[in-house]
Amino acid sequence: KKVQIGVRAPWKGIFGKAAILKVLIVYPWTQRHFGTFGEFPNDDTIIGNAKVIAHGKVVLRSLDKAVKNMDNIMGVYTSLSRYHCEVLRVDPENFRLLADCIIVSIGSKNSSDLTPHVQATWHKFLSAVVEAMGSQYSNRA
Ligand code: HEM
Repeated sequence: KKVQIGVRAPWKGIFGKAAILKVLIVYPWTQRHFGTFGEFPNDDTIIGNAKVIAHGKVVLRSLDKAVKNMDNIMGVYTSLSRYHCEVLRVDPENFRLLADCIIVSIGSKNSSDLTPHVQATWHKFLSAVVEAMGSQYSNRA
């Protein structure tokens, strides 16, 4: 059976927000990358940070490009991989953590939506995105 993945527009904000908040709260060492967004003395300051939430949406919107270019996911993320590596200096392991948080967020909206088959499809797709996001790290001089 074919599984079609994608996230409807209103859910992009909701899943994006949920996923980025999970990453920053469950894996607090990721907060250091968002230092320019404000101080995070406690979880409420993360949850209330509009820039953090906006970034969650940016990530999910970026996944659209990958869905529309399934045969060239590497190409879609070449420059973003370089940007996260050379400018942002984000550890590529964090891409996998974010991918997991996206899946958890989808499953917590309605657990019956996330059948093993659907989860497997999301996992396969996001693994390709994670790999592409990490692709430029090994090319660092
Ligand atoms: C699937 C994984 C990810 C994707 C597709 C993604 C995508 C993006 C995109 C599209 C931008 C905006 C780039 C621009 O303005 O031109 C961005 C910025 C950024 N990303 Fe990611 N990202 C991912 C994971 C992460 C992770 C795990 C972190 C940190 C733990 C992170 C930290 C940042 C930061 C700090 C910025 C700059 C935000 C700003 O200054 O506005 N990203 N990302």
